[in-house]
Amino acid sequence: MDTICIMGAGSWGSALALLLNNNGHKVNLYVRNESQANEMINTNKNSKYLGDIIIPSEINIFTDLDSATKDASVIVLAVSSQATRAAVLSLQNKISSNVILVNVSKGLEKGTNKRISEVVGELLPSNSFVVLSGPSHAEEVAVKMPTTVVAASENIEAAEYIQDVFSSEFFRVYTNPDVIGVELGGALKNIIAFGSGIIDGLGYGDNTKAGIMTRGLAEIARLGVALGADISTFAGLSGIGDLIVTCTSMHSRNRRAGIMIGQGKTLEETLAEIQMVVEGITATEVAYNLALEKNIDMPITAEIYKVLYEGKDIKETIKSLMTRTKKHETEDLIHLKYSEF
Ligand SMILES: NC(=O)C1=CN([C@@H]2O[C@H](COP(=O)(O)OP(=O)(O)OC[C@H]3O[C@@H](n4cnc5c(N)ncnc54)[C@H](O)[C@@H]3O)[C@@H](O)[C@H]2O)C=CC1
Ligand SMILES: O=C(CO)COP(=O)(O)O
Repeated sequence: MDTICIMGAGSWGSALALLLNNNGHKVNLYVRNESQANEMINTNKNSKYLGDIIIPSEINIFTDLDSATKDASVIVLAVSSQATRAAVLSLQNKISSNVILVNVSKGLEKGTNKRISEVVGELLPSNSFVVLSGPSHAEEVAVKMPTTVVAASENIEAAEYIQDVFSSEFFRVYTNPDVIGVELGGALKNIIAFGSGIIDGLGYGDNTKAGIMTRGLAEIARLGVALGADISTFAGLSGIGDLIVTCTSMHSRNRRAGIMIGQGKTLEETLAEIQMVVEGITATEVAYNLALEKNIDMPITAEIYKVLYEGKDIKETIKSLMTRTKKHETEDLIHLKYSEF
């Protein structure tokens, strides 16, 4: 039995607290918001994020980080990607170098264009880092629906340790050494899920959806390989797996945000309605910049960027994508195989 601290009691942090408690670990859930912590202690619910699901009393709720991290061998970073730097900074000089840090957010840092492993490595370079990612909506994990994910680390022993800690009969964890690929699959699929929602909001059909998912994966892989990922990772759980679930599920905040934009709502109205993190909005900006820097063609991301940040009309973006220069379908793959990436 391990003592595990989870930083962040949103949907995902809370669902993972249930999973890890069910696996027999001592779980310390660090909740930043006092009134949310009080609700969890007094009613055994986290209603904003997990509705009526019961949070067992064995899960320790803390608003004090010292108490939450005391004796923890694993710290799970379950805040949004933009909040991760601050969360990791608050751990500096507090934890030993033996503590394994597990990031479960799926995004890229705005401003620096960094992956979360880069942010964490900069601030806590002596701690082992594992990213846990894959098709895993909190709402389904919280009610024990069979779910498969991947734990990636440069330190394979740390990845296997985390595989043991999280695995259960309803949560199957694979390992993978490709941190870059797993992180980018999780972050970039949010852009395509947002686009897939736009397509639904506009009233287009299943053909259109399959098209954006397939060509979306092609551009995710293109940027991923240029940034050092192994292309085969994108055929796995953190690539196509998570792309499928977020592009098709009504649990997905990214897809739901896209639907609202497709139906004509403004970004402000959309975010006010969702009230939870929509990582794809920031990921679009970061990926757009990375693609420009690496000279990688990401047409879907570029069109979503124009909708979000330059006010381009959505219908015009579909037309732009459909009337691009004609291509050979596997041109990208040939390029990836024989290029100098
Ligand atoms: N909800 C889901 O089904 C899944 C979410 N994720 C990823 O996990 C990350 C978090 O997502 P959610 O839990 O859904 O977001 P959320 O919006 O439900 O909750 C994030 C929580 O983090 C808290 N927070 C922010 N900064 C903090 C800090 N410094 N210390 C402690 N708490 C802090 C916020 O108050 C909020 O309660 C995102 O990157 C998301 O993409 C990954 C897999 C599944
Ligand atoms: O990554 C997720 C499920 O695997 C959650 O996606 P959303 O952030 O779009 O809800």
